[in-house]
Amino acid sequence: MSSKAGQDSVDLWSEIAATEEGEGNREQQIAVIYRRRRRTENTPKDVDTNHSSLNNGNRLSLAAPVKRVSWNRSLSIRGRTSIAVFACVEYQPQQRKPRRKAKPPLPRGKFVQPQNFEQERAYFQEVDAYELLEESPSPKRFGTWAMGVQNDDIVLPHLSSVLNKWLIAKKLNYSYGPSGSLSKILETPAMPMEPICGDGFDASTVKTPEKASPQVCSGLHSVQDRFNSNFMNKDVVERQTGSQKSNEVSLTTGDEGCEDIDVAIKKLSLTSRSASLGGDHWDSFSALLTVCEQSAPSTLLDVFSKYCDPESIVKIGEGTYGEAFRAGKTVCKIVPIDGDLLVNGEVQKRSGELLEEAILSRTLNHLRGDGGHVNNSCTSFIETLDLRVCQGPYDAALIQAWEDWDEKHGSENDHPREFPEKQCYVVFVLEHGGKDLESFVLLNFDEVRSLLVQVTVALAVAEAAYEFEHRDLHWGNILLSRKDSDMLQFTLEGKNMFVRTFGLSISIIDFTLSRINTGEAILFLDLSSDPELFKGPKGDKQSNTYRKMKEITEDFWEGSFPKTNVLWLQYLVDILLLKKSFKRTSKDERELRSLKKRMDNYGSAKEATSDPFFTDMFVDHAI
Ligand SMILES: Nc1ncnc2c1ncn2[C@@H]1O[C@H](COP(=O)(O)OP(=O)(O)OP(=O)(O)O)[C@@H](O)[C@H]1O
Repeated sequence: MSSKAGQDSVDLWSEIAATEEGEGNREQQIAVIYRRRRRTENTPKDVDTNHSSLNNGNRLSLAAPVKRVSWNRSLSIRGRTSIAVFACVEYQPQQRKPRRKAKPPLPRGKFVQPQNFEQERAYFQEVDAYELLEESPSPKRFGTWAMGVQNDDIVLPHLSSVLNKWLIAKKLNYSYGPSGSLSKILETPAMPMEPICGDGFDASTVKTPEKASPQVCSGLHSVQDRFNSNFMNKDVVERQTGSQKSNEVSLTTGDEGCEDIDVAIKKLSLTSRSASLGGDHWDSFSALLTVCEQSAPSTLLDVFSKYCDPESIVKIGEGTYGEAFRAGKTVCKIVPIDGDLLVNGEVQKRSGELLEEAILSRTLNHLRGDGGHVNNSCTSFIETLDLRVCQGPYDAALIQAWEDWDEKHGSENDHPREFPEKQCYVVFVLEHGGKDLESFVLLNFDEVRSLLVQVTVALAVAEAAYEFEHRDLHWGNILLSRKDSDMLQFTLEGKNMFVRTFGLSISIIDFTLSRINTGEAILFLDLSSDPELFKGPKGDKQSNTYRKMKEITEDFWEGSFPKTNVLWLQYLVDILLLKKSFKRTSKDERELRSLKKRMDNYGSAKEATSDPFFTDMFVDHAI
């Protein structure tokens, strides 16, 4: 889930005092914690009041007051926008109205203790009196993004499709350098790619607006580049002349007779028809299909059958937008898209938003270094194994798995039988990352150190590769599992680092709020459109972290502010001290508090990797 501020209101000091329990016992306890998080404090009337000013009453399902309707549900949802790396591309963020007013977060379960504020206050007096540091780059200066390419003639229509932006950026940047990552992402079996500039993306090839310098890359004229170039020429000319009349594929590719490319052009040419079709759903949906390497949606059953016997499907988690199911060794997260039906009281995500999430997830896959040597690599970001667009009802096996979960845990989500026949979804096929930090039982301080070093170095690697900022790294978005290996390798700016795992392995999930610079586009969520995010309860660590991010970024969410990663690391230290129980001494606690204080001085996760707290966690080479 993208945000679970409510969890912080659970008093887990009692948990800290509790005796260590075995995993099995703990699971029982977790089952209780995860029980239906129904609102008891807000009546339907509360909900009504909270939404009365929003003029979109039809968006709220008051008929289902037991469903999750909370402050934290609005956090991650709307307004994902991307910005092409080029100053000449007119940036038109989606306008959206805040749909919610700030509400107190929900506790995780009904069996929570009242919060012990005295203990928390004492703690915060000691460690939480820090001022936010100003980030050095002036965030309001768009100039820092400029590539030096100006072309005032090009004015984008309303585009939610990052693909369009990317294609325009690509066209304008045609001779400026490597464009491997998104080209690779868009590589489909129908569009075989010639290598453009070697493997993925690393620190030396990232084209940040400030850092970029013209580099001519040999082999640039790949099939896809030619195709994109032709497509863009046509598209831009059409828009400039107002002659956007083509309902037929009329591009000349120079590869007459190449059926594959024609097929691909047909798919992508849908984007140039969007204006005449009067909406951006059409183009972003077809772009999403392209990114998912499909020409038409599949069925859910088709996708699941690829990974397991449908009878073996088990639901393992749920979020506001996603239902997560275990399918064989993978986790399939189903996210309904583009429909009019409110799902769990929320407007469904649009394909344009999913398109960007898809690109972001696939970009992070490149950190895994599978394609060969890269300067920055790690395996700590959950691997997206596949992405599929689906259409149609939930299959009986999925319904059964959903109902089993509901019976055991009490789902807060709407029953999937409510979906209409033609409902569309995106299925994220993910590596199984384990249990989230909230429910995982950490045994001792070594495991805590390992968790911290892995998260810190992973963020540092992604910062270096893509100016990545997670921006929502709460304890629900860090998954943990136990593995046999003692060491884990990271490569940061070409330097191999081996960290001690103490048998623990982490995976970072949920990139909804994340910001990334793929080299061709900057993908981010414009949180300035979501003021509710910053109105969470005072003293709540997660809410405070959003507020601190806002101060750091000055609401310029496009900008690169790696300090936000440090803020989440500090949050993580707090959570470990306050909310997690593990075997520890007072010296261990002092060390954690000192780490948090020293982090005030770090401007990025990369800087934090040099903290003395981590020194013992690095070893010279793999054993
Ligand atoms: N790769 C994974 N491995 C194991 N469990 C997972 C994985 N992905 C998701 N889950 C489980 O499913 C839950 C919901 O996933 P996630 O938080 O990504 O959903 P979401 O719908 O994107 O959340 P929201 O929309 O509320 O931000 C997670 O809390 C986790 O328990």
